[in-house]
Amino acid sequence: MELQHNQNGTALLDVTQVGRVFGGIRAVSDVSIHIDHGELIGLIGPNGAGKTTFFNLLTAVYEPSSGSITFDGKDTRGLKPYQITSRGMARTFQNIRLFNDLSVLDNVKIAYHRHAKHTIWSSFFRLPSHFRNEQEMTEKAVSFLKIFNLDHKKDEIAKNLPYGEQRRLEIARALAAGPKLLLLDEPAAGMNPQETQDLMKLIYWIRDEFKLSILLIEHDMSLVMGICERIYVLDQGKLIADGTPDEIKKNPRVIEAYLGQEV
Ligand SMILES: Nc1ncnc2c1ncn2[C@@H]1O[C@H](COP(=O)(O)OP(=O)(O)OP(=O)(O)O)[C@@H](O)[C@H]1O
Repeated sequence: MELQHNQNGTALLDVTQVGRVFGGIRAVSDVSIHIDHGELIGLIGPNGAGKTTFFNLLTAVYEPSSGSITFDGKDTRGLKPYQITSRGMARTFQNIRLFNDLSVLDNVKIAYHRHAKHTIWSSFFRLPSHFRNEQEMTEKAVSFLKIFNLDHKKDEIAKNLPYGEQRRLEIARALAAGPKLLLLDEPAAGMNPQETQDLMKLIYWIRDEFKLSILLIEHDMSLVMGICERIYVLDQGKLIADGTPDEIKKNPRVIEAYLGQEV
């Protein structure tokens, strides 16, 4: 696919020499990456390499100890996680985070809420505009659920879904927030090979259909190598390589970092 650049030709996400220290541990050290509009990028690395910490820096769960993060042309320093989401960055988590006791439908509607036009007054007095928007919101949420083949489960309680479906619901919810950049933290974790294959096709399709950029942390190399256009590799908090899947597979530093594991 042809990559789109934003108006001033800069990347959608520009991370410059970002670092994060916890006590004496440099979880992330001097990492610079960029993601253009429409790119599907992988972030890999052995356990403890700093991948999730990096996601937490991007989404303002943690403040960087050093460096800067520019998203959609603006510095993100000082923003809260919900402000990052409303600027167009949504994520999923390594350990699934759903509203467990809410229905599948409500889990998606919560994310979609920021697009809702109704005011607190129209909701309180149940004015016709409230119902129109509520109805629209439900229809939109169901359309997201359809993409993930979960619409027939819309009234089930989220925690009762099988694991693979909970993962898909989490992605549906992130997508419903209308992101420009979707961050997926190990989306295939705990899935069987068939589910992983299906997820792979789905992620690819989502990127094209919604014209998003996607950054994906994943240990399943067949998935990463199969769908990502470029891959960044972290090891002990440092960026040790970046390139196409073919370049990464052959990179001696990557092979060394994964010593004993198949890249
Ligand atoms: N809140 C924290 N306080 C202290 N140390 C932390 C914190 N978060 C992460 N770390 C440390 O930072 C390093 C990187 O951890 P991180 O979870 O980012 O790695 P990861 O690449 O996501 O690993 P995995 O693939 O196992 O999920 C680890 O040494 C971890 O113990």
